[in-house]
Amino acid sequence: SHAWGYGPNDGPDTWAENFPVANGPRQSPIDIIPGHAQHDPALKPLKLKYDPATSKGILNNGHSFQVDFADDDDSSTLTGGPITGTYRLRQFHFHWGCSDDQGSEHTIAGTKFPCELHLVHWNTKYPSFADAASQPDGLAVVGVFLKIGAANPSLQKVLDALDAIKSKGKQTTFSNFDPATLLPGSLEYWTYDGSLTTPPLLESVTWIVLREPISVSPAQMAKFRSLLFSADGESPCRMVDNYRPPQPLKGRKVRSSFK
Ligand SMILES: NS(=O)(=O)c1c(F)cccc1F
Ligand SMILES: [Zn+2]
Repeated sequence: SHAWGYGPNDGPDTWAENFPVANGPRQSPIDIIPGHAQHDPALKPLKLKYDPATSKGILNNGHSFQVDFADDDDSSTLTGGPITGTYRLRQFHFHWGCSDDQGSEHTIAGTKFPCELHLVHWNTKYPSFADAASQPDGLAVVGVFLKIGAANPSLQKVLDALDAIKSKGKQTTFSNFDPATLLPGSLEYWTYDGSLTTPPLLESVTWIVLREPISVSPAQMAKFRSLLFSADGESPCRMVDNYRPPQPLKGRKVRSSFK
């Protein structure tokens, strides 16, 4: 099996050995340079409609932790923005650092944030997430930066569940959570064509990266870092620095919804 990770022997620089698309033309993340982005007046406002009843569980998958949603109907969807049609919310997860000076996957003119939230959606023109994930217009991921500041009460609800999923493979129920409470006040965004940032690195993602960060406190960042990459019974390995660095733009244009 293709065991991959973020360490010196299995990290991002080794991924191309098993996943050659790692060197493809539309890889993510990227460094977003605001001065190089082109405002596109044709871009529509983002429409995120989430039903808290669709939140199901929270899982430590050994690479991050994710909150999974029921996606068997159009209860929680993304429409508008740069996409056409309807995309269903599948899961959200995070990437973070060992210290507050790194951790995000996308960067802004070289600036790294301590953490980045990804809300993963799939195009309902395809029968399932798995099918969509292999299509060039199959997925849409909303990225939100987390910036050190005041404690975030909505994020705290998620962090309070982490004690139950400390090690790889652990999961627990996570009901009635509204992911809209994790969004900033402004939904202005940058958008570009990219990929999954973890193996299999499929080039199927329309990236929608929000300009406005949400807040996270230092104590809350410490909570993320209390998770383990390792399973019960394995030698403990702290889940930190689970981010891929920016990849070559290869001629892609980044558009902005704002001037
Ligand atoms: N990081 S990411 O948002 O590209 C991502 C996905 F979209 C889907 C699955 C795993 C994953 F990591
Ligand atoms: Zn991600």
